[in-house]
Amino acid sequence: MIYLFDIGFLPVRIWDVLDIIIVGYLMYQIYKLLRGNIAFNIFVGVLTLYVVWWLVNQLEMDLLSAVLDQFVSVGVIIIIIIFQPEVRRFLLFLGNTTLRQRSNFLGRILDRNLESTEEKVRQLRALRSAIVRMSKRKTGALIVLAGNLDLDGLVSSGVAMDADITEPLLESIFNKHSPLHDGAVIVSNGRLQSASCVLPVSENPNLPSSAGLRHRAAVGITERANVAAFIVSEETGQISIAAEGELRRKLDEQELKSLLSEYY
Ligand SMILES: Nc1ncnc2c1ncn2[C@@H]1O[C@H](COP(=O)(O)OP(=O)(O)OP(=O)(O)O)[C@@H](O)[C@H]1O
Repeated sequence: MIYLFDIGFLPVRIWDVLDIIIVGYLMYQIYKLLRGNIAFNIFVGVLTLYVVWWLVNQLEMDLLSAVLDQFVSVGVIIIIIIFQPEVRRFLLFLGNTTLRQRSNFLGRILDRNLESTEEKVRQLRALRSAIVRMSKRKTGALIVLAGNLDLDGLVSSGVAMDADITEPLLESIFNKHSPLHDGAVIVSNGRLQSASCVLPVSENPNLPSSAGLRHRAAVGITERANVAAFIVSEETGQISIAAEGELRRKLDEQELKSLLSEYY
């Protein structure tokens, strides 16, 4: 036992400190997942129910306790069903972080970074100039950067493309006369995977009322997966980004450049 110090009669070990830090971190992540979401209200409701159940048990109020027992005994299953998107997002967050660390580590060992970096720079430039040009022409666009994630099950498949990421292709897809312009483009594993995809729409009541379906769809996918979505407004030409369930609007070219590199 690695003993640290005493608080009154309580000996504190290094594992206790670690325990508190981990629980604090997990609670912060849960708060971040649920913040501004209708699920937060449900979470508070569940917590209240649990506190009432505990109190009723302590006070030995048998009848009420028997009724509440029925809820609490199936509570875990109910919570998993209600919070399915949040649980999924949390697990994706954990998996994605470790996968990213692992691929960075492997990349360094194999020293194959040089070639991929040049290709990545070209793809980022294509994305940036396509977004800027579409913004100037007020062409509506929605591009999801999914890293190495597979969004099957979250996104209705759209039209599979598996194409190189180029500026003319992106502009052609979102051209108003193109049959593919409705919906989102998904970019993952350095390829333009699919177009015309339908994303889950966010129900966050805190989004500005001016955010229509395109912006809500962008926020919706980032609530469910660890991805970022770039939006060009057809109405105003403004460029926005959705990430971690939040919308940031009116990006200038410099901000666009750094956010693209951050989330690519
Ligand atoms: N669930 C969805 N998934 C992907 N794309 C969607 C979804 N819902 C709407 N869209 C896209 O958004 C377009 C409609 O955008 P709408 O005008 O409602 O949104 P907006 O956020 O106000 O955007 P804009 O500022 O461009 O007008 C549709 O034509 C379609 O291409």
